[in-house]
Amino acid sequence: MAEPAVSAPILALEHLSKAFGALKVTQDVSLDVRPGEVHALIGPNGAGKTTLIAQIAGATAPDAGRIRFAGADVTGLGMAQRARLGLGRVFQISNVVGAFTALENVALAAIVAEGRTLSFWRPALADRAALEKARAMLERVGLAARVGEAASALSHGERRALELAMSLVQEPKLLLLDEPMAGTGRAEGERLTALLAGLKGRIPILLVEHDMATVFALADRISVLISGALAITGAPDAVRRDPVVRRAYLGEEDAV
Ligand SMILES: Nc1ncnc2c1ncn2[C@@H]1O[C@H](COP(=O)(O)OP(=O)(O)OP(=O)(O)O)[C@@H](O)[C@H]1O
Repeated sequence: MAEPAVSAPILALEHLSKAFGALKVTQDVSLDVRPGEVHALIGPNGAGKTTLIAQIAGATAPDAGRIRFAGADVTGLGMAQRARLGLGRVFQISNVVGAFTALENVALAAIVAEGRTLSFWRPALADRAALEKARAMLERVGLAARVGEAASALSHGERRALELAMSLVQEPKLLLLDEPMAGTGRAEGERLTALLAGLKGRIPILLVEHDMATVFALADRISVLISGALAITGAPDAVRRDPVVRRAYLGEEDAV
């Protein structure tokens, strides 16, 4: 198979469709995520964002269409296989072990990413290379002072940063961020937004988020789903001005 061109999208959805009975929740959706971009997926409640993300992650099979990731057709692959190819999903699937320290959690994520099995966890916690890698990653997400803290003792925002570190240490080719701001307070949310802004350009991100301030602060492009269909993909300004989008958010215009 030929190597994909450098500028090829890291993720491409091609004519994806999915129905639950008579309800068409994904209607012929085609979009892509380019290397280095933050691509936000927004839409009113019930628009089908969660179902679309589930299809990308491999948790739900589409009825029709294809999903290409990092040059490969992954439509028929399961979640674990997609994760191994470098699809990193954060925030709705949490693997944090509360009793382990932040450092141990990230070290374990690094070890698992190397394909070692769970039965090696204990001895692996003495794995200096993994611990060093984990420490560096925790510093990068602003948790340097909390490395020895049990994960269960971290604040909600710190835990989000920990989950991000656990995903990043696996060196994914794409991050799927599923409502990172959900449940965070204002100060925590601002810290998390700054943290994500720091990743911009280094790793492509597909961001599903209700908080429009975050979306407009981070996104290079925005795709808007309405009733399962893609209304528009474009630069934030074009999306903000789009009359169809404004109508869909009627009553919430100030938010867009
Ligand atoms: N397993 C299922 N069986 C039947 N209907 C479903 C199922 N999952 C989701 N739906 C329906 O599909 C539609 C889209 O739901 P989905 O959760 O994908 O939307 P969403 O854009 O993520 O919404 P929200 O912003 O509220 O999280 C909704 O009408 C929902 O009720």
